[in-house]
Amino acid sequence: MAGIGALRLVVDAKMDGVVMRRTANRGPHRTTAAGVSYKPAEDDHLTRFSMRVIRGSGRGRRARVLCLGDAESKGDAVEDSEAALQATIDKSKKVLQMQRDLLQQIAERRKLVSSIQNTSVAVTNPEEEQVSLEGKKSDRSTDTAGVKYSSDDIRPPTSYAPPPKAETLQTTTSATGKVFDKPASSKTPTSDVGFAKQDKIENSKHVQSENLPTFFSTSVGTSASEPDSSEKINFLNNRVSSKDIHTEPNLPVLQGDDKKPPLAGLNVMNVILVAAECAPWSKTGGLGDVAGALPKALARRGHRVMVVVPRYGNYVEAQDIGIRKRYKVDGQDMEVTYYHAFIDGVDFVFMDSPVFQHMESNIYGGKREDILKRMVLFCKAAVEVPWYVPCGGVCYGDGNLVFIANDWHTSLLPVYLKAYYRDNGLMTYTRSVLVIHNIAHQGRGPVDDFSKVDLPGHYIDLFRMYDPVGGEHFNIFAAGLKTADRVITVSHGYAWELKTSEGGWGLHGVINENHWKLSGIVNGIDTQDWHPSRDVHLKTDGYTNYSIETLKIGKPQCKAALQKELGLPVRGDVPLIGFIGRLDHQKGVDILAEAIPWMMGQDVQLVMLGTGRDDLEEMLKNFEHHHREKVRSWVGFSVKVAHRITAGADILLMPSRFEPCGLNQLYAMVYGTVPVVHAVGGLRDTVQPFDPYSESGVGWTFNRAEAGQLIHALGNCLLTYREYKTSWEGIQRRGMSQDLSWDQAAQKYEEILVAAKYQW
Ligand SMILES: Nc1ncnc2c1ncn2[C@@H]1O[C@H](COP(=O)(O)OP(=O)(O)O[C@H]2O[C@H](CO)[C@@H](O)[C@H](O)[C@H]2O)[C@@H](O)[C@H]1O
Repeated sequence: MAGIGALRLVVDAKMDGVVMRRTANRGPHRTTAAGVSYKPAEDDHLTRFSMRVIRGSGRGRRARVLCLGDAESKGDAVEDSEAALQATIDKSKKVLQMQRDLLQQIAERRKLVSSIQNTSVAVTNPEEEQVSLEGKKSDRSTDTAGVKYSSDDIRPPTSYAPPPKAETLQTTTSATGKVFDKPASSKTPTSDVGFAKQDKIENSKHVQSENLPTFFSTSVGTSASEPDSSEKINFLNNRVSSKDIHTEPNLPVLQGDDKKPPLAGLNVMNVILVAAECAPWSKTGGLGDVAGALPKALARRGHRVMVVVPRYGNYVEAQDIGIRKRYKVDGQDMEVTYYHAFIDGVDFVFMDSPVFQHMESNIYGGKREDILKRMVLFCKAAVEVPWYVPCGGVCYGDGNLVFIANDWHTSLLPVYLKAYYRDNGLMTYTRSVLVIHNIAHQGRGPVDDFSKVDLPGHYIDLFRMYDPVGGEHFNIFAAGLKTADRVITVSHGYAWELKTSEGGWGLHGVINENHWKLSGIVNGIDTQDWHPSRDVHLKTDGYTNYSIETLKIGKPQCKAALQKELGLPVRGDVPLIGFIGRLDHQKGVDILAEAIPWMMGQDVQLVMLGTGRDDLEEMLKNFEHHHREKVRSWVGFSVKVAHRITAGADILLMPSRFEPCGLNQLYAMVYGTVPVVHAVGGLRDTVQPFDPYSESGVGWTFNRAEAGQLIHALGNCLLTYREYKTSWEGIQRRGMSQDLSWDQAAQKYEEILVAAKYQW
């Protein structure tokens, strides 16, 4: 009986730890390349397997296929059948053991839940709550895992934490003034969230115990260095124990008085920020700055925070942690390894692969297909980092976990999280937040590109877009925006602009459909790197550190050092104007170019730093060539020169056509450098125009991205510089006194992360 109906396959496959058994018409399932089963659109009886993912050691591949009913091999078959039967029995025993372990785990979690419920009664006592929320000393506090700790030994929790009771949630909300920003369309009333979610946690664990710890199955291979699956199972069980929470050596560093509870209070979470670049290791622009600084601010609030970024070069701080994984990308087997560094309370995880190496100066370069491959690999691997990459000995796991993806490059992460995990009842409580830094870049391509991202067929609808410019196309950003639980953009102004046809760049429809999950949070700045009093680039070559107290001495010294370094006449009285930015359409360097003839008629000096479009680089060089006594053009990417211009210039020009947030104007203000900006996006949000009547404001703005408007604003600025010294100094001092650090912004991020956590 070799017919299909009689065919029984026993596949003992140690392929990615997947055991496949054919079962009679139990419903079609297929596997994604990541090894997770899903239901194909069409029934294919030849490949109709129910796939049960047992474990993920996957060190080798061996498959024996026994076709019962094949007369010629009957004798062998019987032998093989016995062996297979024995193997099956052995495996079943292991499975049973694992199920027992999981049931034990569920029992422990139930205990935790009841302890939380007891604790929440205590927390809702208004007096006690007040004390704890204000960070004042209380005898005992409770972390989100419901673990009691004394005020002498307060550390943020690092692992699974069931949500508090609904009453606790509400109390916390009102006491902190935070709003759990629930969408109007949300089906679960806020007051039910805690309980509803708790039930689902329990249910989900039962589901997992039936399906077994399938999260190990998704990679296509592992290295010899990887612990075997049984170790991993134990490891996972351990990760929920309160013992680990307290012995974990790699907790976020609480700054200042470390006896205070985490600022995040009960909202402490595990946060994994995933970005294509991260300063200081890799940076092409503002995304790198944000990825380097926001996580540290979240860690200061008590969250356990990881950054995952490609390893483009050899970074001295990062150590190889011996984890190797293999992933299929467009049919190609690719290996990644991981490097780790723990800095300022943050786990930086660098993903190494030949496709990333030596790309630091060309991160988004190469053919479209190659960029796509890099991002597919990066996102596929990044979503599994919480399972495979131990930081300080302990993986993050999925408890209280939220991913923060950034721009189109990592927009596949929310999609993979959904397709490979959440659709399969896994990582059910893990959330993803997508941050829009710049919607002008979307990861567009022909619809055929869908075949390269390795997703179930019906996912194509998330990617397929049409607009008059691109026609029908494949759009990665669109899929990320639709799939992420929350979307953040980097200013309020830009959040508004994204909804317009001019500002949405073809995605305004998607943004409007998902408007309930969009929030604007203005970026902060890393005041360790960017502050005139500690800037490392001001310590040599005649520059000096300065502060608001020493502004009048320090800034002129930096100006003189800059003039000297650039070979410009060293003059204190001439206004020195700076421009720093990518040379492209967005930054409006061509608008600045139109204003050059007028500017050259003024007694000014101009220094421009930028790299980008060849024609614009050429234009900059020409300006210097034609106005050597007044203009310097630095074509290239130099962090040191950027810092020195920010300190030495009097005025910073930003004629950007659009600017989601803009960091340079923030840096400028902290350095007492006065911004003149097009009032758009984040520039409008952050540069309050100078009002001579009330002596308020921190710079000048103009309303249309036109040379005439720029000239008008710059003219007023120059007049004030020359004629109204006291007003000028007031503008500088107001700019310098603002708190532009990440701390406030991080608190707002936290609110969104928590809202995502309780969103169903
Ligand atoms: N030639 C050069 N040499 C050295 N340094 C250079 C440089 N050119 C630019 N830089 C630096 O790169 C950063 C650029 O910051 P922007 O805010 O202008 O970001 P960008 O437009 O890249 O990113 C997007 O993301 C950020 C972050 O969210 C948003 O602020 C922004 O509006 C959005 O367009 C600054 O740190 C700047 O000093």
